[in-house]
This record gives sequence, structure tokens and C-alpha cells, in this order.
Amino acid sequence: TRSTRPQRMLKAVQKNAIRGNPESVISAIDYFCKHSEWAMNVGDEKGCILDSVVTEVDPSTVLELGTYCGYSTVRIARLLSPGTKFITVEFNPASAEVARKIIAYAGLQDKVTLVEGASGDLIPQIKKLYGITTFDFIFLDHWKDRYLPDIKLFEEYGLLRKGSVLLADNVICPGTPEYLEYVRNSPRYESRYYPSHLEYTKVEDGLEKSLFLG
Ligand SMILES: Cc1ncnc2c1ncn2[C@@H]1O[C@H](/C=C/CNC(=O)c2cc(-c3ccc(F)cc3)cc(O)c2O)C[C@H]1O
Ligand SMILES: [Mg+2]
Repeated sequence: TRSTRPQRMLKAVQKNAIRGNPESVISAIDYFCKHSEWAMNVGDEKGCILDSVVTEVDPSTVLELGTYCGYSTVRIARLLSPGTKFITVEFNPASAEVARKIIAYAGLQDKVTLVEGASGDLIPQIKKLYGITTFDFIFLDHWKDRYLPDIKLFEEYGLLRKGSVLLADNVICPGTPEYLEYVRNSPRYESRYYPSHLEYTKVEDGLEKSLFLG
């Protein structure tokens, strides 16, 4: 049967990247998406903003929602200090399988715990399952209508602390209007928009960074 786009992306990584070299894995995926097939990775332009926020926060605990093929997982994991706890959540088994291989190809498998499942099921169990009390940094890049319910779960289960940083992809395209309205109007967050473009295109998009105030 025909391969899937994630499988073709993995092949491109295995063909064009250097094993154990995260930068080459990132470049190979960006090249594939620019010259072969568009895919919904955060991409190089928004990826640089992601890099700068991760570097600024220098988190000890990280959560990513929506692993997909592991592109942003590799971008984040390559910047983390040793001993950082990094959990990424993906509910599509085929995507998770490709992501595991791409993360391993980059040599970052020991820095990442990839959990297969739906974020709404996992978030209430994170403390019990992974011994994490709060997250310093959260990257939201899963179904756009899940951003708001999941941030409310973070609050309900006490997974945020004063200073926790949430970074949300696609707040313009495809758009996450309810989430934006919430973080921009809630007195518990200080939000800032980072203008950019939809990955590999000239279409407007951007990232919203929200600081939890406690
Ligand atoms: C609730 C939940 N739990 C765990 N994993 C979840 C989940 N919801 C999605 N996921 C997983 O994340 C991935 C999905 C992410 C959703 N991202 C998107 O739908 C998405 C879509 C576009 C886009 C923009 C313009 C266009 F014309 C077309 C597409 C761009 C992006 O950067 C995106 O992240 C894969 C999925 O299995
Ligand atoms: Mg995205």
C-alpha cells in the first residue's frame, strides 16, 4: 500500500540527515517540506522563535502537545539542559512511530518521553505517572480546538506555577480564537504575540507566548 507523508518524511531524514546530528535532521525535514511535500511542522521561521523562547526559559520540565513527526520535539530537545524532563503527547500511533524514529535518528531519544494518547486523558495523570508537579514550558501544537480545554486542565490539575510559559502555534492560521481570547483577557496570564508565517509559506501566522502569573 502507498506510504504516508510521515513515512516519506522519515525516509528523507534517513537519506539526507546525519545520524546523531539534530541540526541535519531539522534541515532535512525543512528541505523535504519546501521541495517535496508540505507538512504541518512548525517549520524554520516559527522554529527560530520557538528556539529563542526555549533558550530564554531554560526549562527543567517541558510538555509538548501534538508530536506529529517529531520536528518540534527535536528542535526543543536539542536545546535542553541534561536532566530536563520532556514529555511529548501524540495520539496517532502511526505518527508516534515515525516520531520515535526521527527523534532517535537525531540521537535525542534519551531526552524525550513520547506518550501515545489523547492530551485530555493524559494531563490529569501526569503527576501520578511521571512525578512532575509543574511544567516550566508547554508547547501547544495539536488540534486547535483542544488548546483551550487543555489549558483549563493545566489550571485544574495544578500543572502551572508562577512563571510557567505556554507557547501556542497557529494562533492565526488555522487559528485558535477561543484560546487567544482566553489567554489575552484572563488576569492570570500575560500574553504576547510573535508574528511570523505559516510554515514554508508566505501566509500570516504566529505564536502566542503566555506567562502564567499564578
Ligand atoms: C488531543 C490530542 N492529543 C494528542 N495528540 C493530538 C491531539 N490532537 C492532535 N494530536 C496530534 O497532533 C498532530 C496534529 C496537529 C494539528 N495541527 C494542525 O492541524 C495544523 C494545521 C496547519 C495547517 C495550516 C493551513 C492549512 F491550509 C492546513 C493545515 C498548520 C499547523 O502548524 C498545524 O499544527 C497529529 C495528531 O495526531
Ligand atoms: Mg502547528
